[in-house]
Amino acid sequence: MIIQQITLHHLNMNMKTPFVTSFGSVQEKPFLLVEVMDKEGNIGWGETTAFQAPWYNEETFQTNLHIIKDFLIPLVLNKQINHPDEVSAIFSPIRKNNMAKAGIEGAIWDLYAKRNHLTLSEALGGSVKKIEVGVSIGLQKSTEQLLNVVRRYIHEGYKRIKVKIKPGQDVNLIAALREAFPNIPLMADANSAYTLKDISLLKELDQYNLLMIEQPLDYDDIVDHAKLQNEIQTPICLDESILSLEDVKKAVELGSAKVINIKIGRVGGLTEAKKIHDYCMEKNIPVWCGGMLEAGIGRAHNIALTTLPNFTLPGDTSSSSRYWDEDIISPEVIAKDGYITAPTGYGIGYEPNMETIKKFTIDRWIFKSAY
Ligand SMILES: O=C(O)CCC(=O)c1ccccc1C(=O)O
Ligand SMILES: [Mg+2]
Repeated sequence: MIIQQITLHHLNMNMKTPFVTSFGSVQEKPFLLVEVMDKEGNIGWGETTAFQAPWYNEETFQTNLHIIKDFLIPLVLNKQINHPDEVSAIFSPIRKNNMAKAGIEGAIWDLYAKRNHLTLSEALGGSVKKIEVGVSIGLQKSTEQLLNVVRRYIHEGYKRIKVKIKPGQDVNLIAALREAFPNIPLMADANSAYTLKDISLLKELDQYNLLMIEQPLDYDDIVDHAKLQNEIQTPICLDESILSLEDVKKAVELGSAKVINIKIGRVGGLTEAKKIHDYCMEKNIPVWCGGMLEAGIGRAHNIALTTLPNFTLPGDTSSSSRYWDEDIISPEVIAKDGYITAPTGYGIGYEPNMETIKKFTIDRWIFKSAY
């Protein structure tokens, strides 16, 4: 395929309620939709996942825009690409900026699947028809409110509850949750809020039978996580620290984690995500698909990835309606009794809703091949 035109849509969407973590709060989500078109007029869609501010990692909406416009688009426009796996090699002269890369690469995967009359799931080698999903719950104003929110999501059937923790809102929260819900699949995400000095506090969590604790220590650390994993029973899951298959290999070798959270944006795209999946499967390390408060296009990519066989733990991808009054795809993503049925249409399998996209669009840039 030859990519003839790329359109970047800058959208800004307001979340129903702010999502609060140990690093900050997200209420407005700016992001780019990447629309790639081949010479025959087929179209593929991708979505970038960086936030307004570099809290989660170093990327932001603006760096995504800059890197995509000034470096990545010139590398793919009018290039012959036979398979989306080639894109990461084409992008290799550009260091990191994984979320920018994943935005374009995802659109090329969707285009490739559509051209070949495959679902994105099939193009990736997935076969699961119904994926199990959980929900990620931000920090709340009070423990009582947290219990109410958790109760609601359990009632909706979500298969796993993840709650955010930070110093001062950790053991007390988990103890209250366990008391109220002794048997639910429960986990905690610290988003790097602790250090090895907190070992005794983190050990206290062992008594609550958590599925795992996600990214307790520094966002770029794997060494201290290995030390911590030696001291605690609760399995450690790495999120922020994993940017590539190489990172996973090192973390596994060191014993830094027993579970890996795969986020397509954080690892630079679906090709790298699949490589990590395959390696973990070989090593008997379960993986799950992490969320970045995505709108519909990003959700669709997450769903397709999750149909691979080693996604044995429920991920973060919940119903569109959890975050958005109106999503940008038709139909919206719906989790029913904790399952999302993978769509059967070609590519991402959901139709971008151009009217809704227009409504949330702030700016738009079109790049055309000169040939
Ligand atoms: O529902 C989702 O999309 C997952 C939300 C989530 O946990 C999260 C949201 C924003 C930034 C980081 C994280 C995380 O997984 O660490
Ligand atoms: Mg996380």
